[in-house]
Amino acid sequence: MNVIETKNLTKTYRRFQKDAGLKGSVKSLFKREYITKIAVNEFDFTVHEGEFIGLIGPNGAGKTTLVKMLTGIVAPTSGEISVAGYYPNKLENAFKKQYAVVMGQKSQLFFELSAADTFLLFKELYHIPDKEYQDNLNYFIELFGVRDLMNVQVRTLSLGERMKLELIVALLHNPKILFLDEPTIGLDAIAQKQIRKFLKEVNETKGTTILLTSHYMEDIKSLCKRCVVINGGTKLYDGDTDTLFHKYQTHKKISISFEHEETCKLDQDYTILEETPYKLTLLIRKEQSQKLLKDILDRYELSDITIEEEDIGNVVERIYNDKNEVLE
Ligand SMILES: Nc1ncnc2c1ncn2[C@@H]1O[C@H](COP(=O)(O)OP(=O)(O)OP(=O)(O)O)[C@@H](O)[C@H]1O
Repeated sequence: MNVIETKNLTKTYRRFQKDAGLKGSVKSLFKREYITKIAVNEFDFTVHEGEFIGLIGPNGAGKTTLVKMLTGIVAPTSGEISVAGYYPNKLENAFKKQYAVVMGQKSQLFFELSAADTFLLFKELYHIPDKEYQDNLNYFIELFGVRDLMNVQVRTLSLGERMKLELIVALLHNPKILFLDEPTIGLDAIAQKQIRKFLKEVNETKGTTILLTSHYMEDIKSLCKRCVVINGGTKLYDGDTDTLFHKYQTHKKISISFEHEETCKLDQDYTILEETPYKLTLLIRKEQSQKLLKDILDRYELSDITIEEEDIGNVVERIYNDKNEVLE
C-alpha cells in the first residue's frame, strides 16, 4: 500500500527583491519587485508502507519544501498530494496523528521541563490511551537506554541524549510516517551510530514508514534501501541506494597535513581542492586512492590525514551530466 503519493507536485514562492543601499530601499517603498522561485517542480513520488527512504540533495534543492508540503505546513501551488490518504494542508486532526516530524536543528521538548513531563503533555495532546502510552514509553526507554535521563531538566542534556528523547516524543503516538530532517546533525560518530541503530529497529519492529533527509551520506547508505535525489526542485534519481553510490560517488576526498613545509607532487591523477605549504586537500578516484595513500606515507612526514566520502554536490553533478548526455 502507498502511504505517500504525489503527482506533478509544485511549489513556487514569490519573494520580494530590492536593490542594494538606501536608494534601493526608497525605491522599494514605491515599487515592489518580486521574483518567483520554483522550489519543487512537478515532483512525482510514491512511498510504500514500511519503507525507509532517503531524500538527498544539495542546499536549496527543495527537500524542506517537499517535507513541508507532505506534512501540511505549506500548501502546494499545484499538483496532487496524498499522505496516509489525506490532503495534508487541510490539517485535519486525524491527519496530524498519522505522522511525526523530527528536525535535528529544532526541538519539540521543553527545555525547562524534564522529558517525563513533556511526554505526559504529548500524551494529552495526542489523546494517547493509558495502556498504549505506557507500553510505548517502556519500549522506547529500553530501546534508547534513557531511563536515567527521564527526570532531569532537558536543558542539561547533551545533544545526543536530547536527540534520543526527541525521537521518543515523536514516536509516542505510534505515527504511521516519520519525517526526519538531519537527525544526526552535530552528533559525534558514536551517537550517530546509536541513532541509526534505533531508527532501523523502529522501522523494522513497528513498521513505521520513514523519510530521512540527511547530508551525512553514511545515514542514507546504512539505512535506506531506496533513495531519491532532488536538485533545483526536480527529481534526478529514484532507485536503489547502493547502485546510486556505486555509480556516482566515484571519488574520495583526502586531506593531508604535513609535519614540515612541503611542495607535494604525486604520480596519480587528482584534483586539488585546497593547497597550502602545510596542507593538501584533493579528490581522487576511489580505485587510485590506496596507491596514492601508500605513496604519501612513503614520501612525506605527516601530522594528520583524513579520508572522506565526497559530498552530495559532486554526486548530483554527475547524475545531472549523465542524464543530459543520455538526452542529447
Ligand atoms: N519561504 C520562502 N520564501 C521564498 N523562497 C523560499 C522559501 N523557502 C524556501 N525558499 C527557496 O526555495 C528553494 C528550496 O528551498 P528548501 O529550503 O526547500 O531547500 P533544501 O533542499 O531544504 O535546502 P537546505 O538543505 O539548505 O535546507 C531555495 O532556493 C530557497 O531559497
